Amino acid sequence: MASYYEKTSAATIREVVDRFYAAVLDDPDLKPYFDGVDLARLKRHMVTLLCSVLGGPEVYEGLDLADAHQDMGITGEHYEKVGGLLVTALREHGADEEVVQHVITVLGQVRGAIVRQPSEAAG
Ligand code: HEM
Repeated sequence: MASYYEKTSAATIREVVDRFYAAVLDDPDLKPYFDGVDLARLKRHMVTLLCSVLGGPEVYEGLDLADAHQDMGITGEHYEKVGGLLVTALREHGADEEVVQHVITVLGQVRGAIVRQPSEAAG
């Protein structure tokens, strides 16, 4: 059976990630989070993360997701927005629906590492 990765291809994933961050930066609520961020590095890490999530050989070498997002105070609402933009970018690039569903599952799994409500920040 073809892996999710084989159904998608690394080239498509790079395009998806480009489109995804363009959409994120186009959103006035989300843009401020990315002020001063090295976008080339961010995109590179997102591409390798997505490739490995889909079963590709790429090794994710970025920070642990909880560490990468720990002081940002990301709300659930902003998380849903970013997740939605990623799913939209995948669909726009013709990703197989099975691939999209797998990404949605993983987004549910990593949510707890990324969302930090103000009330949780103290602990
Ligand atoms: C939806 C799931 C998300 C995934 C899978 C994800 C993934 C990543 C990855 C792989 C990095 C790079 C870490 C590194 O370079 O070591 C990163 C960094 C970052 N993420 Fe996320 N992220 C998600 C959601 C969000 C949300 C909701 C926000 C803000 C609204 C956000 C804001 C950022 C910012 C600002 C950085 C750059 C940190 C820096 O380089 O200083 N992320 N994310």
